[in-house]
Amino acid sequence: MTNTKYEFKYASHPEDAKAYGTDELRSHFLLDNLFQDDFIKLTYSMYDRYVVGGIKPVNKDLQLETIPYFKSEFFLERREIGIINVGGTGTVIVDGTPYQLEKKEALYIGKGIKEVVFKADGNPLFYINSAPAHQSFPTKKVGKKSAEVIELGDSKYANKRILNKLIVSSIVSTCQLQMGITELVEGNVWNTMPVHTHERRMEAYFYFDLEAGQTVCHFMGQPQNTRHIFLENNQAVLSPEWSIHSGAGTSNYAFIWGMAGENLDYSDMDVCPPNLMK
Ligand SMILES: O=C(O)C(=O)C[C@H](O)C(=O)CO
Ligand SMILES: [Zn+2]
Repeated sequence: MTNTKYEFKYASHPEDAKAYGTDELRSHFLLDNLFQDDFIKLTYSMYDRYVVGGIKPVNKDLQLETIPYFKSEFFLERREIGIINVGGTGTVIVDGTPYQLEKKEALYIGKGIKEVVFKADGNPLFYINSAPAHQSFPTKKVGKKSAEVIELGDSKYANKRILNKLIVSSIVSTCQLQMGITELVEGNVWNTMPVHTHERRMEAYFYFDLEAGQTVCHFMGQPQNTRHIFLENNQAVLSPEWSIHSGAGTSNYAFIWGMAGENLDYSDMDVCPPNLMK
């Protein structure tokens, strides 16, 4: 019996998205119920064929399975995957080799690996992103000490945050995938402000470590025609290549950003000054 639930999301044209109301915005871009006991939950999106998912092994180990959309024998036949643990310390077995991931540690697994098993020990929550891959690169764990850490923003503007680059080209060889974690410093609420777009790459944001009862208002849309979606803890949102991706929380929080597309240049961004947004 399959341990995987999956759904499909088409890509939206920016002119169409301008007319979306709250329900349509949520149904096209919001990804929820990522963590379901003893299931792998995947969304296959038409933004660069990016897959976003959550894996919560509780009573049994969960093996990564292919899904019908791939028409492949196994998940990583023509794909690569990035995994970040946002729960208790957990273990991922990659073709027989165990990798232990503490909270906020990452694992990259390249194209061609046949067996990936998520162990049901220690209450882990594995957040995953996957993109098509044309070449095999070695599996690599990125622990806390190997991350590239940058301080961004300023408390004066309520956007002071720590950005941890985990799966980026200076640390791990990948075909398309880039992933990392940004943590808002207490008292600060704005992420990715000033906003940017990058038509060369799509992006997905996954918000976590948000205090119970609090929320993040995620801003999307073209810089001069913005929309918002309120997100709860452990929800994700797709960001099309034409869209900004920024958020303001009612408290501080952390989020995982992941991207795929034309290049592996993290700094390739078209920034829009705050006073020019509409
Ligand atoms: O806080 C930030 O700024 C970010 O985390 C930005 C993301 O990493 C991003 O959008 C990369 O393109
Ligand atoms: Zn971005």
